[in-house]
Amino acid sequence: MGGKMKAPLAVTMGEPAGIGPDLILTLFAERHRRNLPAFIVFGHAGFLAARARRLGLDIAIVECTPADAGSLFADRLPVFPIAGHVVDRPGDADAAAAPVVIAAIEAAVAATLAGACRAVVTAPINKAALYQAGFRHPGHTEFLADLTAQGGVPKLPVMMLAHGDLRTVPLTIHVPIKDVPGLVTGPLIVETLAVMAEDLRRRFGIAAPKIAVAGLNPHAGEDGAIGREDVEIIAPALALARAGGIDAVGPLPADTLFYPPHWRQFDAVLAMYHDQALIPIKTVAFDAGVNVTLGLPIVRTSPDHGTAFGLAGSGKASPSSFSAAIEMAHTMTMQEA
Ligand SMILES: NC(=O)C1=CN([C@@H]2O[C@H](COP(=O)(O)OP(=O)(O)OC[C@H]3O[C@@H](n4cnc5c(N)ncnc54)[C@H](O)[C@@H]3O)[C@@H](O)[C@H]2O)C=CC1
Ligand SMILES: NCC(=O)COP(=O)(O)O
Repeated sequence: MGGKMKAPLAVTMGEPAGIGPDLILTLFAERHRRNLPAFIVFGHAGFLAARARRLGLDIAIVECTPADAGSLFADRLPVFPIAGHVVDRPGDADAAAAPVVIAAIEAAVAATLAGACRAVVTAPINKAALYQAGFRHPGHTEFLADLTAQGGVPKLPVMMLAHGDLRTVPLTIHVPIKDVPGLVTGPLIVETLAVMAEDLRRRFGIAAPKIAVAGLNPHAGEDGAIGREDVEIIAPALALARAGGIDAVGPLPADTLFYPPHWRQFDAVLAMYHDQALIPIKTVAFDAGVNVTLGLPIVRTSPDHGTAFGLAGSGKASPSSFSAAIEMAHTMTMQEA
């Protein structure tokens, strides 16, 4: 393994009132059985120790830098300490912890950009609590694009949900459904397809990615009879993308696209809005789906679920999706090495 491949993965603590910390601690406890690569948690060490005690997990925590994490990981949970006010109150979000949650993401990204860590794996955040602390991004996806902007200009961040060969991308992400038709534009479709094609090649080892594009309206607009966007915006954008060498097919009716014999013909699906892309993955693989951000200079993955306040501190949350996110970050960095 080269120098960078020996670096640990950077795992962010996420919302302290949610299940993210529980799953990080559980996965550390199960790291040998699951054969997980070394990781370092960016977060509040005292809080993580308190949550481990609550869960009945006997975990020794060591504060350290990424450089020492790899050798310590065999015996202790490496934590890059982020100072601040964080209390162990499962299910009860406290806006006072938001600066620590945000600083943990910033520090993990900085360490990864500097090559001290290999990739970032984020635990879920509670966006409402962060907004009270001045966070101005819809989610990690857009925040990470800003943090990694080179020359001050962020690239287009693209959210992808993945499970096995099923990969779906929402063209529009966290926006009200009433705004979606106005945001479905030719330039956004062409740029999103370009980011998808490049990352599928570079980070997933798919030499010639074939991408299905869903229509916006029922039956992809039925030749314009049920909405004009499919014929007037999506179809011309796909023609442009194909002229640029991208193998994009569509617009295809979204309701039948996720019938397995259909989606299996493609390496990924570009959907027009959040639920069109996320429902298929969460329906077939809620327990194992992974959220990946494409278009960044670094690899970032996360579990496909949220903070699940009702399960925090109970030990009942499934660590499978978080484990899959760690494994996928590892595989993606090996792929591009
Ligand atoms: N990457 C991120 O930071 C994400 C953050 N969120 C945030 O999470 C919060 C809650 O969102 P919801 O829509 O309620 O989704 P959720 O994923 O937190 O919960 C949905 C349902 O799934 C269950 N669930 C979730 N994870 C589970 C696990 N690991 N094991 C067993 N059951 C599990 C929950 O108990 C609940 O019944 C919101 O504030 C949202 O913004 C949501 C998705 C991703
Ligand atoms: N619904 C997916 C989600 O909320 C994840 O968003 P992000 O924090 O990864 O941008």
